[in-house]
Amino acid sequence: MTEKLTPASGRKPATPIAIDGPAASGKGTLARRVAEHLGFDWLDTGLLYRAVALSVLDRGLDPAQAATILNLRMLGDPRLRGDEIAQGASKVAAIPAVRAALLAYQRGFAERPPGGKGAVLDGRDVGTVVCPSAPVKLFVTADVGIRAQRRLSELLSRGLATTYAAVLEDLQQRDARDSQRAVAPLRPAEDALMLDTSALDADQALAKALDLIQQKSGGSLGMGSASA
Ligand SMILES: Nc1ncnc2c1ncn2[C@@H]1O[C@H](COP(=O)(O)OP(=O)(O)O)[C@@H](O)[C@H]1O
Ligand SMILES: Nc1ccn([C@@H]2O[C@H](COP(=O)(O)OP(=O)(O)O)[C@@H](O)[C@H]2O)c(=O)n1
Repeated sequence: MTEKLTPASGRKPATPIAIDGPAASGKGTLARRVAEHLGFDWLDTGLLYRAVALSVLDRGLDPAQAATILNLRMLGDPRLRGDEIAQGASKVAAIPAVRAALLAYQRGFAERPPGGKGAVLDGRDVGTVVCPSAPVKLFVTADVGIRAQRRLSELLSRGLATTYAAVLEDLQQRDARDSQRAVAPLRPAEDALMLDTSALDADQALAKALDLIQQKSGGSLGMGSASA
């Protein structure tokens, strides 16, 4: 795999890979699995905004200050997963100073991933703002009812009490806020490839994504089959 990822003379490897999409579309699962498949590092950029929201709630910090002094150890906190923090994340994410404070870390990860091979980042503005020159960009979508059902199952399995109606409302409110904000709104980059996962399970979504990545990267990633 390492040799296959080495760029041919003068040619850069097709990394970072940018994966964006609305809430609970499956982009995180896909990004994690694509990264595993390629031996790349994965960054869930949404967790950064969730961690800022948690700092604001926990410590009463100003959102921009919370983003500036964000401790990456917070990213493993299970409290980041709930609906309340998701709503808070969407609110702090509309503040330009918060986005500006988180940008350098995301770009640094994309350009110099810890494992040194490549990076997959997922979020809302990876293809448009964080890594606008990423050679491969995917925009993952799914029907909102299907997204709500998937997120409900996830939250219940994590032991978080919620209902289908509450989850659906959270997704709809965040999608609207994220799409309408002035800075780095949720939208596909012009050169993004669309991937609707409504009728695909996670394995099928991975296979389709690897296909698209392979086509877009012109084979420079030298990938094996999705089941590898
Ligand atoms: N293609 C899929 N089919 C069914 N469930 C999926 C699929 N992709 C993701 N999931 C599940 O849906 C939930 C939301 O997926 P996630 O990857 O967290 O979405 P996002 O990162 O877009 O918020 C998770 O529980 C995940 O396991
Ligand atoms: N690159 C990103 C990632 C997340 N976000 C914000 O952070 C919130 C939480 O993102 P997330 O990716 O963890 O949310 P889910 O899609 O997992 O539900 C989103 O609703 C956005 O408002 C953003 O603005 N830009």
